[in-house]
Amino acid sequence: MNTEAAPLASVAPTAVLRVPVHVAAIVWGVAVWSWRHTRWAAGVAAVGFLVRLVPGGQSAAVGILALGWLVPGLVAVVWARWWPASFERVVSVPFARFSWARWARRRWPHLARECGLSVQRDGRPTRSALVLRAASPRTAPALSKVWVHPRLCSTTARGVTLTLTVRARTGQTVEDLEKAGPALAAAAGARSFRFKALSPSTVEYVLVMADRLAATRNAQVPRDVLVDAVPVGRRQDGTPWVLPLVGRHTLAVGCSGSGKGSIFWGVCGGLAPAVRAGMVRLWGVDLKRGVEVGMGRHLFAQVATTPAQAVDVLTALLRVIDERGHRMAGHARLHTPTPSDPLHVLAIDELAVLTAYTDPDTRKEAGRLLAEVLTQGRALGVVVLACVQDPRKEVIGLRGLFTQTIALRLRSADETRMVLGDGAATAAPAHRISPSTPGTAWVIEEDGTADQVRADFWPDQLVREVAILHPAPVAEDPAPDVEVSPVDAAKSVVAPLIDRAGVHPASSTVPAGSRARKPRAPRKPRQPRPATSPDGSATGGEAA
Ligand SMILES: Nc1ncnc2c1ncn2[C@@H]1O[C@H](COP(=O)(O)OP(=O)(O)OP(=O)(O)O)[C@@H](O)[C@H]1O
Repeated sequence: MNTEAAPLASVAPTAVLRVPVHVAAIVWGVAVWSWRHTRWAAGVAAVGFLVRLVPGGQSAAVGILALGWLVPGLVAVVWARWWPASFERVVSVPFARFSWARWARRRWPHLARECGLSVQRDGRPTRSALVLRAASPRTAPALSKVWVHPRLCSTTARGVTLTLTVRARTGQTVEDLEKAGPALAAAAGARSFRFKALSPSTVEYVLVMADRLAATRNAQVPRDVLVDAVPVGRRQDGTPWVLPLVGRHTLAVGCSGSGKGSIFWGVCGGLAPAVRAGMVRLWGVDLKRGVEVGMGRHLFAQVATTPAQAVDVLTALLRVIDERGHRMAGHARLHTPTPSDPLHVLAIDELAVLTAYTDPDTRKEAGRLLAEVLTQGRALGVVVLACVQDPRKEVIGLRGLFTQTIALRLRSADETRMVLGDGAATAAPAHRISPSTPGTAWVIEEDGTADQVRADFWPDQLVREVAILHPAPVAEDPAPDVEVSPVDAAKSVVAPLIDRAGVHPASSTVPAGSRARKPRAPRKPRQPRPATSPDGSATGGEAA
């Protein structure tokens, strides 16, 4: 008795319990699978039943039922439960794509009618109806009505999107088709949609059928030297979201906690290899006491943490613009960044402190300088990234001077209109972004389509690591004396990172923040060397 009890006792009770739980889950999963594929299951059962009626067909019927019903169900349930990612990639998403496209093709007349895209017109009269009408116009039955729909030219399912290309019916405009977008997306059960006019009569509805932005994704340490554009996250169809920088001024607007930090570090961190290579020079204006920029201080050539220092930074940038303007006049119309002549990127966190909440003199001066940088810097290789919470005109009077805008979570449809323009509240509803998905934003593409994106998250540790790995080189043309924020606290945290990465600032480029060197101590006069006697004992110098 005891010999049998020993092995049982050594098995953990939870492991014993888990087996029936798994069996129950598989049985339940097969039942649900059969319910979802009723037609398939009923068809296999019917075939099995017919084969069973044939003399001697009993074992064949069991085989049909097992192979056609239970085995596919079991495989699907076990695969989906234990290897969900590969099941989604290989089975569920391709199958879903096929069914989305088939659904749209089959249901188009019904969809178009219910979404207000179709009209009812008199049908073409038959010959008998014409004869009856001619004989007695009063008693002849009314002409039958027919529905006229816009034409569904093609349906394409790719990734998690279903694209419907639609041609307007006679009498319909692109605007009429655009209005039906939200109803169409709702009918398809889409998470969101994009609308694109291909011509005055043909449009594309891109229905995003699954949410690829729900999960948080951490940013990676950037490796490539990128200057023109940096990847900052992903789009709703799962493709990378790449933010163009050269020749653009970017405004990121979102209420508190909407994830502006991810945009800020997405740009500054993404440019880090280019900073180290000298192709980009970062200027930081952090008017929230330097808390944000302090994390990655080494990346920045210069940092301002008060409005007065910000004015100095803007003045220095205007000097760069003046000097470049003179140099480029008659030679080039767009600046090309090089290590000796880098792209200057001014990153401002909480622009409102500078433009609305500081003393009137500084505000006026800062507004004037910033307006000059925004209007003249673009082509001369000086671009601005500004983050702000409040998009009202009295806070950012210079809104119109930014060439691209990112709308993170906003507080109202009015704010969405202020940031993205009229009509954006429907196509790009930034005020409906959930507070549980910080970093999510709406952007308007160059072709006018609205797209939802989510920035990758930059944990503090990653920001520090990237700043240490890619410090800004010491500038040969020192910027004006702007007081730098303290970096000692950050240094103590990042010291282990330097060792781990095997990159020490002293061995490569020196971080801008550690430029101030201690004055050297004066040399002491050399003492005469004591003479040494052949037996090794010191003697007086004179004796030698
Ligand atoms: N891309 C992201 N993915 C997931 N979580 C994020 C992302 N970005 C930010 N968060 C989370 O949201 C919180 C707020 O983010 P963040 O500080 O960037 O907001 P903010 O817009 O700068 O707010 P404030 O203006 O008040 O400083 C962060 O602490 C972080 O936990």
